[in-house]
Amino acid sequence: KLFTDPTLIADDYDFVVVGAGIGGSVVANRLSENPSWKVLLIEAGMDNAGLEAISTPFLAPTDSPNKEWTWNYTTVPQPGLLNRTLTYQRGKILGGTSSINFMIYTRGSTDFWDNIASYTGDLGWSWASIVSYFIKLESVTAPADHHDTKGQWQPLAHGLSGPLAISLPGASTEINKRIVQTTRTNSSEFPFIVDGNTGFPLGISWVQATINDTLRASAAAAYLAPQYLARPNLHVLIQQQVTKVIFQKNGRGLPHATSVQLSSSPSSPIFTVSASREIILSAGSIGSAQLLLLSGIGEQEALAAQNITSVFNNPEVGQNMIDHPCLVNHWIANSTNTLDLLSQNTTDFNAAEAQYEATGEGEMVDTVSPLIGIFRLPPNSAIFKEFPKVKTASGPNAGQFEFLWRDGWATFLPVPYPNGSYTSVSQVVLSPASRGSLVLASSDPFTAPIIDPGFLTSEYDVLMSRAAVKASRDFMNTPPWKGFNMGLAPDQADAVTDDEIDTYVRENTTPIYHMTSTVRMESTTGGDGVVDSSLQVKGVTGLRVVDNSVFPFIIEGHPEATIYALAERASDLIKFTWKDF
Ligand SMILES: Cc1cc2nc3c(=O)[nH]c(=O)nc-3n(C[C@H](O)[C@H](O)[C@H](O)COP(=O)(O)OP(=O)(O)OC[C@H]3O[C@@H](n4cnc5c(N)ncnc54)[C@H](O)[C@@H]3O)c2cc1C
Repeated sequence: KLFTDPTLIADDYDFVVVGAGIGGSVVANRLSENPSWKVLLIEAGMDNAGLEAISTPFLAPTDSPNKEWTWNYTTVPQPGLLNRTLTYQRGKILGGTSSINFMIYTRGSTDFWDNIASYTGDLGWSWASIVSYFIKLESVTAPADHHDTKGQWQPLAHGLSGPLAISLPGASTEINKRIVQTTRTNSSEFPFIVDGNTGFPLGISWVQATINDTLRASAAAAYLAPQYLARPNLHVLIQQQVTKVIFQKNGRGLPHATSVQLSSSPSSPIFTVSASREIILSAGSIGSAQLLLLSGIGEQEALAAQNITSVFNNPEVGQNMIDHPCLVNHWIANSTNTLDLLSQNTTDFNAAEAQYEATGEGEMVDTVSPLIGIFRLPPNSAIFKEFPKVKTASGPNAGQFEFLWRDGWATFLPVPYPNGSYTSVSQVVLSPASRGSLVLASSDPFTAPIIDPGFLTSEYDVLMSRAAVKASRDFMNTPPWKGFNMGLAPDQADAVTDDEIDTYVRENTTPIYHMTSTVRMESTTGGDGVVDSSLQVKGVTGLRVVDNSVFPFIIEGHPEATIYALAERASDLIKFTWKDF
């Protein structure tokens, strides 16, 4: 049941889950499968129901920033980006950031997961183990245009009856065939692979997206669907922000998380709700770290400076922040038919919208890119000799940089839409060496923390970006683009020498909003980290974190699939803990 009034919910639940993003929606759903457990899910943001701007896949790039359903964070000036500050997007709505993201679904490589397993000493995180959770959570769905998808993915590698729909693109653009042709004309540099989600993602494959026919399949659409909200033991409270976790000493003298405080604004009443079994934080890489700090888990001295009483001294909370640097490269397209028409011309936009609404077809059924390319540089590249200590990927099956393509102008920069027709190749450095941090600006939970992703503070990331720029130019100069590619767009036309490319990189790089590792997982016995390999917060009891913040490394891809799988396994770990009680 959905609640907006905290006076109408119970005082005490078995489990209280904080944040209805990917992690929290999955955990609340799975725990409430047991009808004898009472589960409360608390979300700071609004309901997602009925919002066409959210549910229409094509509109995803317009879902942030500065909407009533976003958090609207800003980073501190980024020295690696010539001191630019950046807006940092997070969803503040049921489904969390999965309600505003671009829906690209990548499971990661065998190496990504095996690396986590060996790092934490927990084989449950290995690819062989986690793949069963992908199968459990997915539901292979036909693309909106119901075209024959033979050779475009391996349905047998996927789940058929999980809560989360995944599908292939349901409309074609004029660049699709050119991308595929390049995998034939230049197959050694840009090979085609049938399915990027079998654990071996290197190459170019069709994008799998969390789209159910014509609609965004967010964590809320999938895991908080009406049949789940109808469970009498699942209460979902929206528009209430958890401001603090409260601890009491347990029998062993350890702080035990017993309840949370919540409120809707700095001037609103504060409510308290108890959890008799566990509290699970799923407030995301910013929210969960901030909440731990506000609750007294963090570096003792820094907390004392904010008048916060220390519960457990752990300097790692908020540290180790990693995000992918993203850069969108543009070319002038010899076409009068790119998706730019929909952004530049209201008549075309209205026609596409009318077609979508009437038939469920056309451009609006798809997200930002039809295909995805995941690549590595040749092993003898100079960059690896220059930075021998940088871990350039989880292992040989994992990528070092990525391409996405757009039949039109794409950008994360706050610039006006240009006239003309374009092709975009977005590039992402997949295993960056730069690290950032999050610290409290104030003990007021309604004041945003200080967010410093540290973009391009490692020179390695600049050199990898430069290499990706060059690779994207190689790609666009292959035979299938002859006559269509009319040359570099003005924003990159002057970037010719290495120094010029580096400046272009620093001037134009933005986040891709994959922030992770602020509540990093480590081995259960010893080591550092904030949570152990079963995601329990170290130094206290009764508290877990289940969201993107706990990954020790960033995925070489897009994180949403990995968070769904992580949360599915976390749900099983929690169920196992309490099976005899
Ligand atoms: C523009 C954009 C595009 C993206 N595109 C993709 C993509 O194509 N593919 C992909 O894999 N990933 C993509 N991502 C990233 C991905 O969506 C996120 O990494 C993922 O949703 C994070 O999941 P989470 O569960 O960690 O947190 P979130 O989904 O952010 O959920 C956290 C939830 O907790 C709530 N919350 C926070 N603090 C509190 C509090 N104190 N009290 C109560 N509630 C609270 C928030 O409102 C939110 O609902 C994109 C992100 C953005 C911004």
